[in-house]
Amino acid sequence: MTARLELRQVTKVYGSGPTEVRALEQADLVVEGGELVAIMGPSGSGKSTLLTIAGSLEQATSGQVLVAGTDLSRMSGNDRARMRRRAIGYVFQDFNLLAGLTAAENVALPLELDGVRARAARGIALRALEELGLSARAGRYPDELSGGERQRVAIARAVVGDRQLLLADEPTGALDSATGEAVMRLLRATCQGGIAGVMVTHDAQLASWADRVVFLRDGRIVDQTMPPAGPESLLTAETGR
Ligand SMILES: Nc1ncnc2c1ncn2[C@@H]1O[C@H](COP(=O)(O)OP(=O)(O)OP(=O)(O)O)[C@@H](O)[C@H]1O
Repeated sequence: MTARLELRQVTKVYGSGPTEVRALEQADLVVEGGELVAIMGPSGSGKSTLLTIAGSLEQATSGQVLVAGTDLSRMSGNDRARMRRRAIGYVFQDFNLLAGLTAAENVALPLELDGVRARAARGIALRALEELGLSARAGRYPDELSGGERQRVAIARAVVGDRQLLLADEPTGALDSATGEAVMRLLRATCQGGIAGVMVTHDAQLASWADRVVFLRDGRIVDQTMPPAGPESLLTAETGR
């Protein structure tokens, strides 16, 4: 089976000379469809860099990134942009919802941008919102929604269409712990539907929802563990205590 995401010896260098930062160093990672992988590590260890390179928002300095078996560096700029719109869903901490659009319009927007007719896009958006328990909120604007609801709208937007890969950076960052757990349950369920998920988190408790936890230190993947080792052993692995 072709992995949904594969990083091969990916290195990312920012700057040069005295200001050079090696944000990622020869990182290898394979994520299959249906799998949710958590990325943990200290601040500055390269977690967000890994996510943005996996999502083709930045290019690796060297190494290869394959999404659903296709090497991103071999694609034209247009094809890469289409891949970003169609195949990859992004959930970032600030949600990035457009304030002037309702929940349903926010979810439908990427589909419409991709050429889906407005009526069909709205139908798909409403179904995604329904699956996330948000039917009653479909006509509300972002500032009329709670933080947890906004996050669920962002996830609905990230999974509509024919997504292969879901990338989430601290997806529960601004949420209280009960809502954070609900969001994790949702990400878990979404991935079980066949999408490959990669999420960055600082929270070992939340990472224990993942199938696998990858630890980064100074840009290198230093360890991978399989829950249900449990949050405590994750902490031990992370801190080396
Ligand atoms: N655009 C950039 N230009 C220069 N350096 C950068 C850039 N983006 C990231 N870096 C550097 O690369 C390293 C890795 O950053 P990254 O944001 O990936 O870490 P992180 O593990 O996500 O950190 P945090 O947990 O604090 O968000 C850091 O030293 C950071 O300062």
